[in-house]
Amino acid sequence: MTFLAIDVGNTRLKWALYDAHRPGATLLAHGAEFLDHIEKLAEGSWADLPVPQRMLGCVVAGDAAKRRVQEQMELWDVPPQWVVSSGEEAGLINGYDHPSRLGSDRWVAMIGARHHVLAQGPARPLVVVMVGTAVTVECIDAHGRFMGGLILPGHGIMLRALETGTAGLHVPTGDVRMFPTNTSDALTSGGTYAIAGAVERMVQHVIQHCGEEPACIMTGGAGWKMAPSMTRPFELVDNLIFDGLLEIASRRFAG
Ligand SMILES: Nc1ncnc2c1ncn2[C@@H]1O[C@H](COP(=O)(O)OP(=O)(O)O)[C@@H](O)[C@H]1O
Ligand SMILES: CC(C)(COP(=O)(O)O)[C@@H](O)C(=O)NCCC(=O)O
Ligand SMILES: [K+]
Repeated sequence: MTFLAIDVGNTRLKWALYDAHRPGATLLAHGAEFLDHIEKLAEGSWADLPVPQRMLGCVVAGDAAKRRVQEQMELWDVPPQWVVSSGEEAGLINGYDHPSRLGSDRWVAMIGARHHVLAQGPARPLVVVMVGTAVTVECIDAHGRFMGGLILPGHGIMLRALETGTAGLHVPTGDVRMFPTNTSDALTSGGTYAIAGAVERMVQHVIQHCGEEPACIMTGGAGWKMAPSMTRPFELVDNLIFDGLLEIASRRFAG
């Protein structure tokens, strides 16, 4: 029962085809496209894929992007299904004031992360960092309750905001340095440590509140850029959203 997982973020669409809709399924093919290139999928990387029999996705890039993806999916017979954040799913409880307003990518990634940690040992609190267009920093307690999370600008948005809001900050990307001595390094380091600092703060909140060190997991397209600059050990996981979609699909789709 081939299964297509799709994650439409604000910068790129990521997709993965599996041989089954259950955790641990074998990855048959995967890819990523910038949102401008969605229209090329059906004639491009999707053209020669084994036909997916089920599909589940999450989309935070808006209704127009969702429709454009669904048009490409007309290549097959499979009905598009998109996750909406709810009060409870796949063992995770949603503490958001309005559960359905939580970004579905955040919800799905947390479900993936929770099961990832449970597979490694006893339940413990968890901090999930997703570094994409925006950065999100979530806390889940040992009982699987999402307690709340931070949203901050990603690297690209921080740099663009500084470029458009000032006269003198049009410079190439720099390196992360403890004591930056040029504009490029100052901007790159500032953005990186802003994110690392916010994450450190969340970890401290979790330790204070739960009385226990959390497991720390990081994912997202720009996760590899952040990993070396974190104040604590983070496990970098490629595809938490796909893992979460597999967990949800295995519960939703019978057979
Ligand atoms: N090969 C790449 N293509 C696009 N973005 C990349 C790439 N490698 C790292 N990035 C970074 O990842 C971010 C996008 O990550 P992604 O997880 O695709 O975001 P989103 O889920 O919001 O679409 C970009 O802001 C960019 O800085
Ligand atoms: C926070 C986000 C913009 C992250 O988007 P991304 O960086 O993955 O493209 C997205 O999850 C979103 O639009 N959330 C809705 C608001 C909320 O979660 O509170
Ligand atoms: K994302």
